[in-house]
Amino acid sequence: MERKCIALVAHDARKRDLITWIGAHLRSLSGHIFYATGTTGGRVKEAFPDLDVTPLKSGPLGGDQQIGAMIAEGRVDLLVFFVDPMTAQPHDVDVKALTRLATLYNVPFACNEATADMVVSSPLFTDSYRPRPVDFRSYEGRQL
Ligand SMILES: O=C(CO)COP(=O)(O)O
Repeated sequence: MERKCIALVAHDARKRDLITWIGAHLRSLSGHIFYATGTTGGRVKEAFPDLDVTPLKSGPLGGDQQIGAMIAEGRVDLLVFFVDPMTAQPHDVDVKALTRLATLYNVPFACNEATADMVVSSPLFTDSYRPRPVDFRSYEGRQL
């Protein structure tokens, strides 16, 4: 099995949902490599000590930006980010930057449980699927 690099993030009101979701898909998720924002990663490690989880900084302290940087470097195969749309976040700009980079780099991005269910159930999740790389040549070669 090819080990995918999966980034995990959950806002506070969604952390429990993320843990439940991981538990429901443990068989599909075991064996992959996880990076997570700090608090989310701590909770995931506590609940599933056998998963290979690296917690980064907490989201409001730069963790979303760290995952964004990993995406820009081509190091993330899937972003599972359980977003809380009902609570204002002090680091909203970081959240926007992360979701923008996932969109820009054509990284599969599940922002809620139903999407995450579909992603891990997809046959593409278990084969060596690679999203089409985005071609930035026209941007990089633009005349200024
Ligand atoms: O705020 C977050 C994402 O925007 C999540 O960060 P924590 O996992 O550190 O709570």
